[in-house]
Amino acid sequence: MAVYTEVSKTDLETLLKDYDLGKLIDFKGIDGGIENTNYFVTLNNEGLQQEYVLTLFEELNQDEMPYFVELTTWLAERGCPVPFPFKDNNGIALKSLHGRPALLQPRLSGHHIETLTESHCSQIGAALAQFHQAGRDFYLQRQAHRGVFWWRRESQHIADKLSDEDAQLLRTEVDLFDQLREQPWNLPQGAIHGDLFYDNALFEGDKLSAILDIYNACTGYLLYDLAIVANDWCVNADGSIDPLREQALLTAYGKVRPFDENEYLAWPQLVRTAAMRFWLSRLIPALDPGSTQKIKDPEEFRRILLQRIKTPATLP
Ligand SMILES: Nc1ncnc2c1ncn2[C@@H]1O[C@H](COP(=O)(O)OP(=O)(O)OP(=O)(O)O)[C@@H](O)[C@H]1O
Ligand SMILES: N[C@@H](CCO)C(=O)O
Repeated sequence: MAVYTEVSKTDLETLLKDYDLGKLIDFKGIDGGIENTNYFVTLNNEGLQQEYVLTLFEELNQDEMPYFVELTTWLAERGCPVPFPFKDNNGIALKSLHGRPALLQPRLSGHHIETLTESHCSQIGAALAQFHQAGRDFYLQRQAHRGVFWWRRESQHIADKLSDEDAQLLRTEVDLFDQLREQPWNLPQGAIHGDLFYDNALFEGDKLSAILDIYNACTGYLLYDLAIVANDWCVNADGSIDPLREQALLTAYGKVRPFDENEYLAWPQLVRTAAMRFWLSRLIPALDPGSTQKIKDPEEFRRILLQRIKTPATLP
C-alpha cells in the first residue's frame, strides 16, 4: 500500500496541537495512489466526528509546495471541487513531518467509479474546463516535473533497456512534440492538473464530487491536460478508444471552454504525447529493480499510443 513514511499516533497528536480541529479518534494509511503517503484521520470536535486526509510528499520538496497550497486554495475559492489545506493556528498550511512536506486537508465525500459511462466523461470534461478557466489567471507558474525536459532526458536514459523498436517509438514522439512547440500556434496555456485519471476523481452517486491529487499540476497547454484525461477515461481495456465516451468528454469540455482554431491541429499529436508521457513514467520504475514504487503496467500506455498513431484523433 502507498504508505512510504510511517506516521505514529504521537506524531499525529503533536501535529494536531497546532490546529483546533478536535481530538484524534483514529487514523489509517490509505491503500491507493503511488506517489505520496496518505492517511485518513478521524477527529472528534465537540461530539462531531470529522474526516481529514494527511498527505506526506515523497518527491516534492518544501520549496515546491507553495505553488500547490496557493493553487488548490485559488481553485477551491472559484468553485472547483478540490481539497485545499487547512491553516494551523498560526496561519500556516505547509507543515513538515519526518522531513517531508505535509498537508492536512478535508476528506471530500464520494467514491471511486469502476465502470465509466458517457455521463462520467461528460462531467469530468465540464469540470476540467472549469478548472482551466479558473486557473487561467493563476498568479504562480510551475514547470512540469514530468514535462518536455524530463521526457527528452529520460527517454535517452532508458533507451538501452528497450527494444530498438520501442526506443525509436519514444524518440519519435519526443521529436514530434518538439516540432509541435515550434509551430506559431499560441495554444492556450495555464494551470493544468497533469494527472486527472479516473482514480483521481470521486463521485457521489453518479455526480462528480471531487478532483483529487493536484500535485502534478503545472503550467502547460490546456489541451494536453484534456488529452491525459481522454487517454484514461475514454479507453477500453485493450487500449482501444471508446468514441462515445470521448465524444461526451470533448463536447462537454468545449461547451465550457470552446476550442481555439489551432487546438484542432494540435489534438492528434497531444493525445500521442500524453500517452508517451505515461508510458515513460511507468517504464522507469518497472525497469528499475531497485524501485520501491508500486508498479503500473507500462504496456497499457504503449497500446494507447499505438492506437492513437493508427487512428488519428479529432476534436468535435
Ligand atoms: N482529500 C481527499 N478526500 C477523499 N479521499 C482522498 C483525499 N485525498 C486522497 N484521498 C484518497 O486517497 C487516494 C490516494 O490519494 P492520491 O491519489 O492523492 O495519492 P497519490 O499517491 O498522490 O496518487 P497518484 O498515484 O495518483 O499520484 C485517493 O485515490 C483517494 O481515495
Ligand atoms: N496516474 C499515473 C500514476 C500517478 O502519477 C499512472 O496511472 O501512471
